[in-house]
Amino acid sequence: MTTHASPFLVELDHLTFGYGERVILRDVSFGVPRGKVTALMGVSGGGKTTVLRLIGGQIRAQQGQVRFDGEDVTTMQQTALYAARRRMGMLFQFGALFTDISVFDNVAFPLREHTDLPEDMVRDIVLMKLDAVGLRGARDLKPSEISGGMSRRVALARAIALDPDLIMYDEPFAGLDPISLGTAARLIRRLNDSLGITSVIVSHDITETFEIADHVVVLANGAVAAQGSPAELRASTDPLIHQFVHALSDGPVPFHYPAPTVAQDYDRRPA
Ligand SMILES: Nc1ncnc2c1ncn2[C@@H]1O[C@H](COP(=O)(O)OP(=O)(O)OP(=O)(O)O)[C@@H](O)[C@H]1O
Repeated sequence: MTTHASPFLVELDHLTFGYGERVILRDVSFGVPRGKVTALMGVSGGGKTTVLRLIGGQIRAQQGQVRFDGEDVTTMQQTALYAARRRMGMLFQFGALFTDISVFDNVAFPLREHTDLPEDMVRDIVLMKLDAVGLRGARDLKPSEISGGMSRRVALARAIALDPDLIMYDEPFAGLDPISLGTAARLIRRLNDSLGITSVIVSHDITETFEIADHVVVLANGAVAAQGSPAELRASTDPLIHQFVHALSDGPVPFHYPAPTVAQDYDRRPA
């Protein structure tokens, strides 16, 4: 692995991206510190998932750079991009498992697909990864025989099968009950630290996310509205950040879609 002086594993550098004419991110710059958990937050449609797809090289920025371990993903050729992607684990909200094969075979899948490791070594790795998510004992079950929270953990074991340097989670807590949610959050933190990886989480769940994140980046209106530790953001006096962190329904981001005043709408009787 190349070593770079940068303390950031991922760096967005003056990045501008739009879907067609519609600009989603405008001149955005921030770094994802190595070995830490970084949360990407902000209002719906703010471009968080888009950032993950730019880091993974699924889409390319019109301007600026996205550097992964010092290399610009934006200009990578196919081979380099695939090599970079193998160092990234991605876990999407409903990280679908293959339903007709066992939990074990689901986790073994990337190892069999991308390496030439002998089967006994595949077995050791799969059991180790399943153990890390607490599901070694569930290896012979089919996805239909386990709960939604457990499926999420199997998908996580699969995402770490190839020992990535970076793992990206898109809405890892969506649809989980409070207990599973707490378990998932602590698991993300524990895996980050025990495997020495770097994690990026896209989440709307402020309480759980602030509990496990080292660094938070808030995106709004196509730009970085604020970034810092959870404590720094909680103490922010910026009205938008205050509204966001304290989950207030009204503030700079209005609850109401622009409309005439109520008086104007209801009091239109002729005098
Ligand atoms: N493939 C696409 N083509 C065109 N527009 C898209 C595409 N994907 C996303 N968008 C638009 O880009 C904007 C940003 O989307 P993105 O999914 O990155 O937001 P987000 O912050 O992750 O939102 P959420 O929190 O609701 O998941 C949205 O307005 C969305 O409608």
